[in-house]
Amino acid sequence: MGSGASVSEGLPRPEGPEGSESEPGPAPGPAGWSNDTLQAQEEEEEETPACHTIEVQSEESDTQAEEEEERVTQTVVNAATTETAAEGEAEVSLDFETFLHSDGTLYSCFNHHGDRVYVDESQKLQPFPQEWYNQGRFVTANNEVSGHLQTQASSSEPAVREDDRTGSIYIQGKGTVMTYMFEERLNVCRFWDPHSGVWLLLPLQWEMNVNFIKSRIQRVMSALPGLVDQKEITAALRQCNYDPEEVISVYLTMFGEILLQTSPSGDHNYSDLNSFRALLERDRVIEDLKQNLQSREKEVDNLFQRNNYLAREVCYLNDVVQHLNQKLAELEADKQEAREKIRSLLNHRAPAVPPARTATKPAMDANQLGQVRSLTRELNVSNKQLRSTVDQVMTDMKNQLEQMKGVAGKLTEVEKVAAREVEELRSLYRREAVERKSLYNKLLELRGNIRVFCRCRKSSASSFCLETTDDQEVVLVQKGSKKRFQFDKVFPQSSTQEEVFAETLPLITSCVDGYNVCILAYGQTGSGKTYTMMGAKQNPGVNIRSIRELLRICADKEKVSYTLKISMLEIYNDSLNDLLTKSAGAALDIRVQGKTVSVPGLTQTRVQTEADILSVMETGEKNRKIASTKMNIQSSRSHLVVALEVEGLDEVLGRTSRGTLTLCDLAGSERISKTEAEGQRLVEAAAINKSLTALGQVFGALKNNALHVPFRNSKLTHLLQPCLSGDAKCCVFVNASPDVRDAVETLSTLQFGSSIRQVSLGRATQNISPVKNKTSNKSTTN
Ligand SMILES: Nc1ncnc2c1ncn2[C@@H]1O[C@H](COP(=O)(O)OP(=O)(O)OP(=O)(O)O)[C@@H](O)[C@H]1O
Repeated sequence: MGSGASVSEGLPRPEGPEGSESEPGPAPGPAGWSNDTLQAQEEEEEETPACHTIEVQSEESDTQAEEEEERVTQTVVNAATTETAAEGEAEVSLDFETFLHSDGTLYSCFNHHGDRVYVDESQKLQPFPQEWYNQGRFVTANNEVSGHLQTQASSSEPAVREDDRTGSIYIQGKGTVMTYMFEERLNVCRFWDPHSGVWLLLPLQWEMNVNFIKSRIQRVMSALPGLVDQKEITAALRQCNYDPEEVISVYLTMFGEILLQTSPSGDHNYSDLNSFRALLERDRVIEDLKQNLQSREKEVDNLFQRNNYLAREVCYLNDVVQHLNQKLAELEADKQEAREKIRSLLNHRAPAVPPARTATKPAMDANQLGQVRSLTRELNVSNKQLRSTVDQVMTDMKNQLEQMKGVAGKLTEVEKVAAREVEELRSLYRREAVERKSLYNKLLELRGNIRVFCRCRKSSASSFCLETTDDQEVVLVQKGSKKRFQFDKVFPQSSTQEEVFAETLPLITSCVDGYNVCILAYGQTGSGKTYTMMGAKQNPGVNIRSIRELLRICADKEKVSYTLKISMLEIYNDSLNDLLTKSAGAALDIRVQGKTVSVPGLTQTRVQTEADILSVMETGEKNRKIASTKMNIQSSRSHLVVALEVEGLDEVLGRTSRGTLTLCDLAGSERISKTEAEGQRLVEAAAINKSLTALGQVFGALKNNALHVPFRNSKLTHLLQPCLSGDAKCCVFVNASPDVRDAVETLSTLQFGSSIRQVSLGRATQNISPVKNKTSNKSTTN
């Protein structure tokens, strides 16, 4: 691909509509806008092409940098002018290029016979740095790329003949794709240079400020709020013949719906996009690896089968050899017996005595002797034949056995190699999966997504409605159909409290650095929320383990003195009860001051040791139980909120950090019709369902980036507002029952979990402030 287009190439001289080849007038406008669509759009916008203005501020060239820019510009323009003069028909060989730096920035460049300059951020021309050649690449050329990027979108094979115009490039997320150099005309935005008297190409940075282009950039940005880089959009517009609709469709095809969302922080969009592209690429690599792994595993299976077959064959041959050996032994025995027989027959013959005068009767007559002799001969012959047959068979068997052994040895080798390859592939797959996960986590971190973990309750039932396929997927089997749900982590029935806690640890510890962290447990009644959050005395859950861990971290940080204060409350029938108060107090209320949400009058107790935690938890549990007994209710009929405030005073740096860990064991969601609740229980169930619905509405509004988030619809959401409105890191456990009879509730729990997984709260912020008055930071122990 050529690197640029000469100014004269295809450039209509500024002329009247008749196309006369007159000298360019002062500002006749680019008569080259021949594209119908473009003209129609221009008419729509009531803009006259001649009136496109560049809103670039030109300043006095009194600084050195400006002089330099002036010099470079002059060089470029002079060169152009010289060439114009020399070659008559405005033959200015001035190439315009776009350079994509590895940091993601696109730069507009001019190239005049190898002298390259670029337009920097302040829109000044700078000499092109030598080292950039290794730090990026030139991505576009002005007039060369076809705008018809989607002409073959519907067919899988592009309908072009392979020739020197075909090529390929690698696009993250798409892999290696085919390119084709189409021969088409594109619109080009140029400016009239009165000094040189030619229409020069407009650098990308300046082109962005032309009203005509601006309106198209706005159109693209309004359709794709996730695409914020105006330079990138301008470059894309150039490629698509300034058709914003085509740019939109190209980006949508390439990156999908991510571009339809606006990042709450705005400035993270570009890196989100890059992470997303990288993620797509990882997915593709993982898919390839999976397929590779599958085919390798199939090969190994085949080899195993072959090996088994050969092993069976060797066994069979061993049996045959054994059988023949046995037969040989029998024949040997027969032969021995025959010999014995002959010997005994011979022994019966009369001893050889000198012929006597008196005639004696021979011991065996000649007939018998003849028979014996012929029998002996026959036996000898058959013995010989048998021997040679057995020898032959044995030799064959031995040869076959050797061959089999050789093949079996080779097969074992091949098997070993294949097993090694499979192991390598597996480890590669694992590495890719880990990298993918870390990339994904980075993306979540950038977006501030809510982490959602799914924990399946342990069950002694014989059949289950939940299957865990890997550590991120759970499958609900209901009436023969399977529904798959993805989570950030899936804990199977066998998972331990330690494993569950380990996954939340990084989140929890960031509380010490001044972040607000919130962990919620959601699920139907009896699905294991309390077990996950509170746990048993001997095997505590997330609550006690986190506070214990925070105490340990705070003790380790010698330079910072930390104060940990804990409060415990329950929300029962939409009213707040303090669980650490010594006296039965009035119902508490929520106060909002700016971004802060507080509960005036709520008891806060300082904790310093593990014994303190246990004592506080015991008090809270006891008060909850007393209250529940008085009201004749189960403890799970209320939401339990444990809040731990971690305040760190860094005397050296002179600043304080304040993080809050909110641990919330939500009341169980249940179907009133299923439980047949009546009376007080019905009122409670209604209050729980109302507050959980309000929570769902809040998540829904956050997911859709709604202008209004209905935090005030319930005490629960009102209290959790700071944890869900952008400053905090949030993690939700969806606890699911694997019992078949709970399948309907489990489905609704899983749907809730996977829908909130798409909620992004924005990047969490640290609550750090300078120390105002050191004495005022000292907290009191309750
Ligand atoms: N992972 C687990 N391993 C062993 N037992 C568990 C597990 N999860 C839950 N259980 C047991 O299941 C029962 C119900 O659990 P739990 O009380 O935690 O449910 P819940 O969701 O908090 O219910 P509710 O909404 O009614 O408060 C308890 O006896 C608990 O010990």
